[in-house]
Amino acid sequence: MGFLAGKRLLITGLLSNRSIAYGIAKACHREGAELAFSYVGERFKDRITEFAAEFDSKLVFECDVGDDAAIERLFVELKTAWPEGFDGFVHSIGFAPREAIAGDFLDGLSREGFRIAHDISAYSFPAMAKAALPSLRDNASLVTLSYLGAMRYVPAYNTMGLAKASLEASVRYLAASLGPKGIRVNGISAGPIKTLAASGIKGFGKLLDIFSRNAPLRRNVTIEDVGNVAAFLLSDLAAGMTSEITYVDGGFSHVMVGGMPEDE
Ligand SMILES: NC(=O)c1ccc[n+]([C@@H]2O[C@H](COP(=O)([O-])OP(=O)(O)OC[C@H]3O[C@@H](n4cnc5c(N)ncnc54)[C@H](O)[C@@H]3O)[C@@H](O)[C@H]2O)c1
Ligand SMILES: Cc1c(CN(C)C(=O)CCc2cnc3c(c2)CCC(=O)N3)oc2ccccc12
Repeated sequence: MGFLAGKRLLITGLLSNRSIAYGIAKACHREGAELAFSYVGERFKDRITEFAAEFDSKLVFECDVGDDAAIERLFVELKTAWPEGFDGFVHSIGFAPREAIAGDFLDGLSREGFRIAHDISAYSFPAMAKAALPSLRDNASLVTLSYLGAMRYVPAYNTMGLAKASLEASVRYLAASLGPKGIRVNGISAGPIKTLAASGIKGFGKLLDIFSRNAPLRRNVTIEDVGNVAAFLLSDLAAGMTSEITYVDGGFSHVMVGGMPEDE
């Protein structure tokens, strides 16, 4: 009997088998959860339907979180599939226009890029929570994915860093707003992982290398590493945890890179 038995969870952001959401779905399914999925882009319907079948689910819904009507529709459709409500969702969504996450921060800064990055990567989390609220059962749990760039300067992460800082603040304000209702809200700050969102990022390979050579665990983190912690946060094992950003980064965020060389 898995520690998520009986839980009904919505997982957003599954785009490929390298997605962090894929690792999360795998762990949640292994622990006995019943899953539903949302994706963006009708052209991905068949692919996401196949992924859902891998996790014994037929519940797939299209939702572009940049559209309020789409968010509303998602939870209306979910209510039809799960009339008694459900137990939480994973927000695994992030996007900024390419020029906003490359090169020099100011060179790539624009009002439109800032707006899009915050709309899709930050606002969408509380927006989904608000729309989901009437359907959330007791002891529900929400989880979102963040990155170290929210807290530290990471070269080229730029406008996404500002959006992730806002996302992490939304974890604290959602936790305060939903805690009295018994709903927990937490974030996972994951180390760099080679996913589609990471593809096309110049120097990503170098970043992975710096990470694996300096993180205390001396390796990169995997979607399985993140999936297991997400499954835990979504479960009643984490009943005492809310408003937390949990780092799944091999300890990297606590290391001073480029400090005193070890061998001196
Ligand atoms: N890969 C990493 O290094 C890393 C590290 C830390 C945090 N994260 C975060 O993890 C989350 C998942 O990213 P990933 O690395 O698994 O990459 P991914 O490309 O597999 O997932 C990103 C997802 O965002 C979705 N998305 C983008 N715009 C959307 C919109 N308008 N509406 C709905 N969905 C939309 C995409 O469809 C995709 O499913 C993101 O929030 C990302 O910022 C990634
Ligand atoms: C780590 C890391 C990542 C992965 N990560 C944590 C992310 O959050 C990536 C989010 C992301 C947001 N928007 C877009 C893209 C990725 C690529 C495609 C696109 O057009 N827009 O991205 C970086 C960008 C620069 C530096 C480091 C990183």
